[in-house]
Amino acid sequence: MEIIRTDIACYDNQSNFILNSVDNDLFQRRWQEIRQCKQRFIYYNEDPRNFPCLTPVVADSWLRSYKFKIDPFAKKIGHNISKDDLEAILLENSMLISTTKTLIDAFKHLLKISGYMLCLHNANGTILYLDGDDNEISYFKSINAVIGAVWNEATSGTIAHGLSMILKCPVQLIGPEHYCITLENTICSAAPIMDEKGNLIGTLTLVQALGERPWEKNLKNLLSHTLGWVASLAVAIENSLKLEEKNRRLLVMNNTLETILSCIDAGVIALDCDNKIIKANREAALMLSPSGDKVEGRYIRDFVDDRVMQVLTSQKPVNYLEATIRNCKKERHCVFSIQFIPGQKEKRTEGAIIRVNLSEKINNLVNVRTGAVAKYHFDDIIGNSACINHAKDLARKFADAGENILLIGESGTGKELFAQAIHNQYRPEGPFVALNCSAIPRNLIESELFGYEGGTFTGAERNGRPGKIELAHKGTLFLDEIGDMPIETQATLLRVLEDKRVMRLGGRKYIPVDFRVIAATNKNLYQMVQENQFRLDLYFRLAVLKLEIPPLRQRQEDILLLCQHFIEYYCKKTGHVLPTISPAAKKVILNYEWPGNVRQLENAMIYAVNMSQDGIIDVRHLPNEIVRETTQKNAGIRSIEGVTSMKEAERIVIQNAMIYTGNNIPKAARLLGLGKSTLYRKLKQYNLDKAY
Ligand SMILES: Nc1ncnc2c1ncn2[C@@H]1O[C@H](COP(=O)(O)OP(=O)(O)OP(=O)(O)O)[C@@H](O)[C@H]1O
Repeated sequence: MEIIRTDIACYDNQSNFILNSVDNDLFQRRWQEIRQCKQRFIYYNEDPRNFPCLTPVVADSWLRSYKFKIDPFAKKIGHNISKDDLEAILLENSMLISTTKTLIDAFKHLLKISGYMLCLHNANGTILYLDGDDNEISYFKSINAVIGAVWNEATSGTIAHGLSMILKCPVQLIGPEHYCITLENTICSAAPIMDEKGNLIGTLTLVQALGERPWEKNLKNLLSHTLGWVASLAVAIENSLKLEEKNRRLLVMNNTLETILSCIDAGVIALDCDNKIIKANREAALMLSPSGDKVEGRYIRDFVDDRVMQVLTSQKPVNYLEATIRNCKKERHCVFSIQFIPGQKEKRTEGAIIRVNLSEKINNLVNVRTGAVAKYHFDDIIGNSACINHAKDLARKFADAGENILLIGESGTGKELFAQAIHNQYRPEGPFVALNCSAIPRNLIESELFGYEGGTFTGAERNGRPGKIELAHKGTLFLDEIGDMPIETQATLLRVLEDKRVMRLGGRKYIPVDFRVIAATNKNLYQMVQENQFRLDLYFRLAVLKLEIPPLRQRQEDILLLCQHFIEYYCKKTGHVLPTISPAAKKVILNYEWPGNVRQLENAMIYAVNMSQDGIIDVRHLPNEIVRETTQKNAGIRSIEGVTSMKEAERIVIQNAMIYTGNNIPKAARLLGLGKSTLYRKLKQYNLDKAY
């Protein structure tokens, strides 16, 4: 461990300093010896390292001071900084200054009466604060010891706090050890102030001017106590600053935690080991007390049901627990996650953290994630025919009525499109949950619809699952192909519709639900009722408002509109060049029956865009079944009504062959039993070569 010593006192760099016993004679002799050495150094340039009375650290410092061109006879010491710089420095060191002031305040009066002055410098030696004996202060003021003056080895030569800054340990200098003659009658004790990482942030100096014959004073007092005192004061400042910093960090951490809690979209409740609420974030506070009453300090059992209390008693964490929260207004279904705060002693916990979400909110999230949102509006229903306009008008009226609706129409006519448009007019904010009764095995329909409690049947999810009815809360449940709903499920559905509450399979509690049913069918439900395949009571509940969607073949004027719409939509989506439909292709499209309705038309257009050439959709680019059927239909009709001569018959046969083969001349020729050149000739003869 490095020890820095003068002949009078020595200290190690851990601030433990050892004081040699001194007597006045010895001290006087040293004082004078050092003064003489100083003169030999200044006037005769002698190397101070050879002076036995001088400690090496002081000798080295004198040499550096000389190099810095410090004038040993200067009346004013250090240099001054601008007002702006001083303001910035004071602001930067405001914590250091206020901490020092607070600590010094306690024995300020002692400083005053004992002729001491205390000086606080920043890490660069700039004076930040001065206090103590008035005479001392005014003397030092005269030699430029003022707030804002920069005093360090480079500006003021050898000085106690300058050395302390360099050596990072307490230093005491007696009069002539200072480089400048103006400081020859002072004793200065300085100690460094370090931050947590061991970086120098300032120094504290205790100064006493001793007059002409300093050794006549009570040296023992002077030397033995001042350095120790200033060193402990510096340590006290360090500790105060560390505490202050810790408090600041705690505050920041607390604020950060508060902010994090407020950002969490779920309720978060912290409990102590007695299950008393210590903290609830805004979301949780709203759930527990919508009236805004304080919940901190209250017991959680006042708000939650037995299931939550059982987990808290068992002290076994759970990630998913469905239970209820009750407040003065109502009981609400929630999903909980409960974790425990480990305690100091074994098996003990310090408390628990509860995360809670309203089931309703989670369901909404599920709906968004699973696509249970309605995207179509009435404006998206393409068609200008009288019958589709009538259906739209009726649907708009029904939408606002809020009653259950039964949509009747062939497959692909747009029943779901209508259901979504109705939902978006009535409850755009709510979920749109669809269930196709013919698409799931009959034995699974019930659990899909009503949900189930955890462990209800083997293979079921441990935590249970909400059914489509629960998920449709505050929205619409679209039951497609309702005719395929098993008769026993119909009875349960009817009860739910009447009671407006649902119980999960294997459950014991009813969950209130508010939803509208839009059912759809392509069957004759009423006939099914007669045949005992559908419940009459359910039929009447569902068919409060009935809406028939006409098949595409009954709205010819919509066909080309829809074609154009699907072609444009598909081309935009895929980047295809927008093709036009040839007149012949249009004819085929319009002649077709479209048994698959709009869905089939949409698919046909996608096929055609992909097959099209040179920006044209021709007959040969349409799906085969459409062309074939149209041809057969045409052939059939024309063969009875249109044939007036053999030539005409031949023309029709050739025309049909061309349509049937998608204008493939070799194929058509084969089909007709003609040679290719003969077919070419006849196509020309009947003017059919331009048609296709
Ligand atoms: N008028 C319309 N305008 C635009 N697109 C339509 C129209 N009618 C139907 N479609 C489209 O046709 C396809 C089939 O529609 P939808 O699923 O609504 O028919 P559906 O009658 O419910 O059929 P299914 O009975 O087979 O379930 C969908 O892609 C839909 O977007």
